[in-house]
Amino acid sequence: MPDDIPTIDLAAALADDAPEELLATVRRAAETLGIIQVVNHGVPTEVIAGFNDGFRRVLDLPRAEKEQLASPTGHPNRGWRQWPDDFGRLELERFNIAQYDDTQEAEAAGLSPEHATLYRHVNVWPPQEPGLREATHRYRDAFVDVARRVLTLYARVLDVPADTFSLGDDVHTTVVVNNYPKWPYDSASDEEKLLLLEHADSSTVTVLHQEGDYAGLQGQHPDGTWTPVPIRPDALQVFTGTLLTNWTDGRLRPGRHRVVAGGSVTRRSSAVFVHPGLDTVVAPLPAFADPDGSDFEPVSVWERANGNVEEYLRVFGRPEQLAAWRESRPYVAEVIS
Ligand SMILES: O=C(O)CCC(=O)C(=O)O
Ligand SMILES: [Fe+2]
Repeated sequence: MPDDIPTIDLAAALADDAPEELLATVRRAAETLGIIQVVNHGVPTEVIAGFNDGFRRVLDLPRAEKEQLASPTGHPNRGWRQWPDDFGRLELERFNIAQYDDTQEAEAAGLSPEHATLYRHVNVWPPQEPGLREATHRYRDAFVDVARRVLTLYARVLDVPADTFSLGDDVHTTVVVNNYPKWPYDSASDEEKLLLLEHADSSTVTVLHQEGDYAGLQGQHPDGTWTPVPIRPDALQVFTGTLLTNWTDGRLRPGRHRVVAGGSVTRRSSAVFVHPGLDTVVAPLPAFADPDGSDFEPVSVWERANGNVEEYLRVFGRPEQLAAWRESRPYVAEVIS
């Protein structure tokens, strides 16, 4: 039977005297599942609670108030949005936060005018929660720090220099808050009640915190089977994204995951997607290069971040959503209540 997703004491695994068995567990998980849980990760409880409590209050607002928090330009990755299935049943409610609020903030932080255009679609901060912007920055910075330490650990278990997966000083990040509703409909199997379809993130690593009363998040083994990631309030989940797979020429597998419905309360998760700076082109590092050639093409972080929203919406969006995007106006999905 494939292994479960291991829970790793991050401080112990990074210590000089880390037990070899613990490092072997990390290595096996990184090379097969691409997902670990970490505890003793150093993020203060109040940083996680400050962010989660603020967003819980926002997502608990009446729908009419939340509609005001949709992206003013119809961008699918800014502000509040709801995500119904083909029958109009709410599968997921999301709040997306970009790294900078607007082009001015991005340029002031040192981004080139071209890269700053990513932030023409502004962040939406709920006026009901004046402290949320600062709480989000604290949360994001703490999770980036966890990402850096996990990458140091992965370098250690792969026996390469500790700074092999250095992200540099100008990391590119995005933040998303997910609320999955209770699912009152009958479904026979997990496959019939997927609220978030199977995918791997396009980050280097993603650091996630989850809340709820059932193990809705599942990770995939190389043999295709799924294993639940139990809720542990003191744990963070770390997924390997496709950039890290590229960097290691496939040695570290991307953590494929999905979310199934269940439980008796709203399931919540909040993720920080961590990438190196937008100027970076990620390609297999010499330490991992296969002399017979690589299956991995270099990836420009900028090109990926700038990706084609129009194309995304054509594949996954509703026609009215695509129309709103083209006309640069807010879009609010119709959901059955
Ligand atoms: O809700 C979760 O646990 C996973 C969320 C996720 O995979 C994502 O936002 O990319
Ligand atoms: Fe994901």
